[in-house]
Amino acid sequence: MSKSNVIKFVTGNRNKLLEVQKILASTLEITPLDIDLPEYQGEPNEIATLKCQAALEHVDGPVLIEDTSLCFNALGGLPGPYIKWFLKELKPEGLPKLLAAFEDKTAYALCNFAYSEGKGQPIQVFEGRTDGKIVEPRGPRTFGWDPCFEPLGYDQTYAEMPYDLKKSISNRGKALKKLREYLNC
Ligand SMILES: O=c1[nH]c(=O)c2ncn([C@@H]3O[C@H](COP(=O)(O)OP(=O)(O)OP(=O)(O)O)[C@@H](O)[C@H]3O)c2[nH]1
Ligand SMILES: [Mg+2]
Repeated sequence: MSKSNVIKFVTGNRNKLLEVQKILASTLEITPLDIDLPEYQGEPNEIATLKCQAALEHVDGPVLIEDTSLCFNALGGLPGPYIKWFLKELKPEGLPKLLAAFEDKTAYALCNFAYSEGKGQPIQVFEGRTDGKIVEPRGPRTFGWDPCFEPLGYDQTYAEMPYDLKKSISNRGKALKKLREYLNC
């Protein structure tokens, strides 16, 4: 299979795009395409596959998409892929409140990237997971739920960390490492 170095990353989320470009900068040329793809329901890997199928309708050639979940263990993994809507309504300070009645504040962040060489070609999914806990928001409010997620083994939230540290331990960084291995670059 021919594997291209120029990939269209389809996302409506600027912060995601900036992180992906920073992580892949030296290896892959990422061209953004700002389209709001549908928000599907299902397991994170199924959602990523559906999202990639939808993106392939807009792009000729290699395409990449990503779907992010934030899963609270006390809630059986919810909000999971529906975190976008929880965050929109509750804002970061509302997220720890969801866990007020539970002792267990642990959570994990998931990224599922889905990649295809083009329409009619197989779709490959790459998952990255980082475990942590949900805390009262700390740090800049630049990106979504970053101020509320403290990765296991660290005393800073994603929002408080220098970006190079977030990149090295993050769900997004781990998933993109798998994509790079697959693309051999
Ligand atoms: O603090 C954060 N740190 C991150 O690293 C991160 N990655 C995603 N998100 C947010 O989680 C929801 C995922 O929904 P999502 O995957 O459908 O993304 P989206 O709809 O914004 O863009 P896209 O689907 O067009 O790519 C959205 O609210 C994103 O803003 C993050 N928040
Ligand atoms: Mg989305």
